Amino acid sequence: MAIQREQLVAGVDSSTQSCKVVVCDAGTGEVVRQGRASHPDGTEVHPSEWWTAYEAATAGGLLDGVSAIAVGGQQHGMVTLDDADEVVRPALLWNDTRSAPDASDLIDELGGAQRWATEVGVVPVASFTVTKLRWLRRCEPESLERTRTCVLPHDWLTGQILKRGDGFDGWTTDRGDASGTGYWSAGSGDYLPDVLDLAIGRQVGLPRVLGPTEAAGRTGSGLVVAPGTGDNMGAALGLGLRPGDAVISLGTSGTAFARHDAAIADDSGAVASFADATGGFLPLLATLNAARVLTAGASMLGVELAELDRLALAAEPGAGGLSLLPYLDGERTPNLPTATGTLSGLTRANATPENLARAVVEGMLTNLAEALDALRGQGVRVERVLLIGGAAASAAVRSVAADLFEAEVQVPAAGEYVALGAARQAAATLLGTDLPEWEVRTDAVLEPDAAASERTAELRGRYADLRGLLYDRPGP
Ligand SMILES: Nc1ncnc2c1ncn2[C@@H]1O[C@H](COP(=O)(O)OP(=O)(O)O)[C@@H](O)[C@H]1O
Ligand SMILES: O=C(CO)[C@@H](O)[C@H](O)COP(=O)(O)O
Repeated sequence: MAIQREQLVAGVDSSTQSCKVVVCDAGTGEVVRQGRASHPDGTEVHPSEWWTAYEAATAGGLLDGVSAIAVGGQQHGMVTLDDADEVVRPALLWNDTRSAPDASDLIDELGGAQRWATEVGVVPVASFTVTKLRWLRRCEPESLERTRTCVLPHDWLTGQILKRGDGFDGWTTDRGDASGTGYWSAGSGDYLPDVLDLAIGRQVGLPRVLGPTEAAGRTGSGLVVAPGTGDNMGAALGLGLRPGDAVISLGTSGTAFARHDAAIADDSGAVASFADATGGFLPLLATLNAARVLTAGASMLGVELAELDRLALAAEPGAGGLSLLPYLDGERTPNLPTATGTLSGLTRANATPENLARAVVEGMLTNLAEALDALRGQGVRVERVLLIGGAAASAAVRSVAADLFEAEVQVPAAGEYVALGAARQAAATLLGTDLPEWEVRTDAVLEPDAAASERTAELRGRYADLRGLLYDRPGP
């Protein structure tokens, strides 16, 4: 079906800190309207807060004339539903680390990390839904008793749009988000009932996994609701990711991911074998500490983010030997859920606001440089790095990234790429076509400084030594 003039589609990014909505021309991807609203802070949130933010972000007729919508959402969150499809308890989010002991138990009970990596594609850490279900059985058995169905944040919001539009026909999800549960395998394309049985001793209702452009339903008013996906899979759609591209996303989470042509099996647990939203694969590594390390650094210095940028750029690379290991919220990769941040190498000579600002930026990005190396170590080709997420707007981040990643870094024009990817999926679902070709403009191209390789090696080595000293581990 040809795209009619100015058919409008909408994409949602219901992420950790906020809900962002874009309304786009289905043919060109031009953003004609957009809205946003904040989510409460914290590592567990009642899903009703996501609906409240969605309604605020779409207020004032934002969705008027929209023919199709899709939801990109923060991955892994455990949304538990009772017999009446009501929420049993607030959702534990991807960044909640209370299920870290449960992750360790599940690794042992299945027979070790290698079995998880090959049979499931992920090695449990606190972020994954399966560990949160085990936590529920261990800590709130009465809540688990009441749980008939478990869905993910994007599934729940998709279902609310349909329910409130008289179009709901059962819970749905997609391959991308399903692959982050720990009980659906990107390699086999199936749910793993034995893993669920291991985790909680029984089955629970799970959403139907839709194809890449298989509609979740249509509301009574005719709005087509596309399958949606996890936020990182949505970003890959929004960027039009090609083989050889890697993405570094600096939002609440820091993620490094790339399109790949096969499932991977990393028994170190660093790289998760996720599926993407097109039928392919999206190996991904995530950190708990990204944009908010900069916010914390600015707070320590008593300055705004713009001043943190200026200070960091005024310091010499290497911050005079000052290092900040950025595990401020614990850390997921490396799997150090109880870790804290560490400032190291402090001397009277380097104790300046500029060096502290620089160490905040270098420390945060060094963790992501490790992530890129871990992707490369899994055979993923990295020829170009696309830098997105809120903190990609930072001039200091841009200045440090290319040298530290040792690759060309392209910064796409400022945009909500998760929501754009969802809108692109909505367009394809509406029209029954392949994904439309939408232009992604580039804001900056940053080349690594060949003269910086020695300095980069020193910095990476310094951080590896500090991590090894504190946590007896050389890499992620
Ligand atoms: N210019 C900037 N410099 C540094 N950090 C920034 C800048 N602009 C926004 N941020 C940070 O980006 C984060 C929001 O990014 P976003 O990708 O929307 O997060 P999420 O998708 O996880 O909700 C916030 O923590 C904010 O402080
Ligand atoms: O856990 C992961 C990926 O495995 C995170 O990327 C979450 O999906 C949250 O994303 P943001 O809110 O940071 O966009």
